[in-house]
Amino acid sequence: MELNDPVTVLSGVGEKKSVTLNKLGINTVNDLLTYFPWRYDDLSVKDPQTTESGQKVTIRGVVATEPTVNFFGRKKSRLRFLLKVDGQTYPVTFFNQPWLKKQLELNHEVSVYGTFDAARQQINGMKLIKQELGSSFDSIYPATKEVKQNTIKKLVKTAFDEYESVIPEVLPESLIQKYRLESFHDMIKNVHFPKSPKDADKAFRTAKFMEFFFFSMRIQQLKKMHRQENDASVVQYDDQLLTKFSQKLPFSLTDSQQKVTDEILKDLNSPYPMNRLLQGDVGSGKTVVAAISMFATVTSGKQAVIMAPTEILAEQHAENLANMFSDFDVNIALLTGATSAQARRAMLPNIENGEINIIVGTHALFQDSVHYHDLGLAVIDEQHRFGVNQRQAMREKGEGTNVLAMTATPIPRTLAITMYGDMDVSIINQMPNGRKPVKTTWISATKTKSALAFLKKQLLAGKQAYVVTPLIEESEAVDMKNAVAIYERFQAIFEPEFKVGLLHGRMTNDEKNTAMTDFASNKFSVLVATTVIEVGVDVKNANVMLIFDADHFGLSQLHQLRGRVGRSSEQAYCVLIADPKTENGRKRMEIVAESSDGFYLSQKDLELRGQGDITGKQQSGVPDFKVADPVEDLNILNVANQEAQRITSESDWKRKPENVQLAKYLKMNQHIFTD
Ligand SMILES: Nc1ncnc2c1ncn2[C@@H]1O[C@H](COP(=O)(O)OP(=O)(O)OP(=O)(O)O)[C@@H](O)[C@H]1O
Repeated sequence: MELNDPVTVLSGVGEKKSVTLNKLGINTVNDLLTYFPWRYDDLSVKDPQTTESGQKVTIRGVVATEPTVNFFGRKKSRLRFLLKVDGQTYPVTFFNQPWLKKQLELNHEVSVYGTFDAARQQINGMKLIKQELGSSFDSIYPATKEVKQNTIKKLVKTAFDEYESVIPEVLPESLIQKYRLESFHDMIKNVHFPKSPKDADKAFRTAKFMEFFFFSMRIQQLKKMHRQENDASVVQYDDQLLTKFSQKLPFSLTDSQQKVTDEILKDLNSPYPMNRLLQGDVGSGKTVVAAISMFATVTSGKQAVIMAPTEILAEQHAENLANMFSDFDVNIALLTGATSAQARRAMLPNIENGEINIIVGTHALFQDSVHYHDLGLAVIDEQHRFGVNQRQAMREKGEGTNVLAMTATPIPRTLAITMYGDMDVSIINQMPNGRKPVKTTWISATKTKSALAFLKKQLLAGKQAYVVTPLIEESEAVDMKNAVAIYERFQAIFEPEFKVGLLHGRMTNDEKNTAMTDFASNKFSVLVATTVIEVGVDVKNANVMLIFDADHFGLSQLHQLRGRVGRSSEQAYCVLIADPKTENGRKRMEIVAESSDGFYLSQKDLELRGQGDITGKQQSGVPDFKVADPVEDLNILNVANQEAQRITSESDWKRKPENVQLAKYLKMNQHIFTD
């Protein structure tokens, strides 16, 4: 019996249920035990007289009248009765839980959990608690349609009861003492079954420490591993060919581009494998730096790959690179999930025998069946979309492969040090000459007409425009409808004078590609799209970006979207259409309208992203943690990081008795760092 037993060992978890649990990231008993509640309902009994209005409380009393149920509308109902507490009666209402009537008996005691309305002296019931609970907190977990709250609750309890005795002490005793942390066992117990909010808080402090600490340990281990390797795939590039390539570019590099290129070339030529992060704001010209690095690799007889987060981006890279290398002897292949079996079969041997020099693709690049001849360089575009482990997987495809990770989402320095602590960092801090910042305005939906008039003026001047609609619903079908509705509206307004195209996630790859290339070659003037265009798309003639429901996007994401225009010396415009309902939402719109500084925006994005603001979080460039928050809990992060550095600085740390369990646990849980 071990914590990494699969969840299927628990009674009640069959194949089917395990699949739904896997989707929540729960594969093992350990995953389940570290699946944390996101809030607690206080079920300890309170006196209504001392309860503040609107507070959620448990009130205990006697059922004083026979409960009645009224049905109204479709499937809606209202159940009512009077609850007598210390001689006073309070009306109780439960909506849409008619079955509770059977559980209520006249003159019997019950506890009602709900919101207390002090003005009306009544209770809006949420839960009925029949047994005497005393002081207790009910853990509420993130649940889905497939895995219900009660299922998770029950499974956590079963897992804890059965595995309680084998929960090891994972943290070294010295750390537990120094930071007054709880044992792993107590942390798990108090997080799931706290006796008081204080207990839960304390447990969460330990949980956060552990989460950051494990992450930092992993980073430090990787860093150490890389440093120990001096068997890099040394790229002895051909200087003359490189100069020739640079001369053929339609522009000269900015000083900043030149500087990072030099840093990269130096790394490529050294006996230590490169492990470098290239940061640069949208449109700062990272792609060309990657191209030069890949070309350098090819001139030394080795191969280079570039991995993009989406197929459409991979295709665009393939096309761009093919153009750039058209005068040189370079074979490029595109390998994504959409590559046909036949094309794959034809391509794989040529990748293996080195016939193909540059392979552009998605995750498909590091599948088991793909063997490289001599992989000198792996470029990972939009690094924040990939996890630490994917970076590692790509590296392991070759021997001593050099890794260049690129990101347009700058993260604040304090965070970067920890998050990308295993990498060297190069920054492009200069835009190509003659670029003007995109003029951004924020308007209410009621002013859409004036935005359309402005758009028309630009179209008349021969320009092109993007129109973006967000993913408002979870379901792609609904989002597509949203985009299609706007597409039809724009067709009605602008066609036949200006043609309108459509691009959304539900289209086949070929359709997406055609839409993109047609737009790039100016076959139509307006492209209505969902966020598939978010990263990397490069059409210089497009100078207007119109974003509907802009408040549904995170700041960094809006900045990325806006970065699709203003990619030449022409003035570009971004119009945000939004009517945010919160102060925070309004502030975000103002900030994007005012600033075009990616670093500033990513800092603000982290500060302002609200609970449940998933888009903001995904875009912020910071890996997802389960309980810890790299911004709010930055102090814990720093301490955990220092400790991880200290521990791993000793070469035999794994053999020290106090670290044995830690090393074992880290090995067992490597998977949690893949996102
Ligand atoms: N030094 C330069 N002078 C002029 N134009 C340049 C320069 N470098 C790059 N460009 C052009 O600027 C545009 C943006 O460059 P690129 O696509 O490399 O940016 P990026 O940093 O990868 O942006 P993103 O993060 O949006 O993908 C491209 O059209 C590219 O050809």
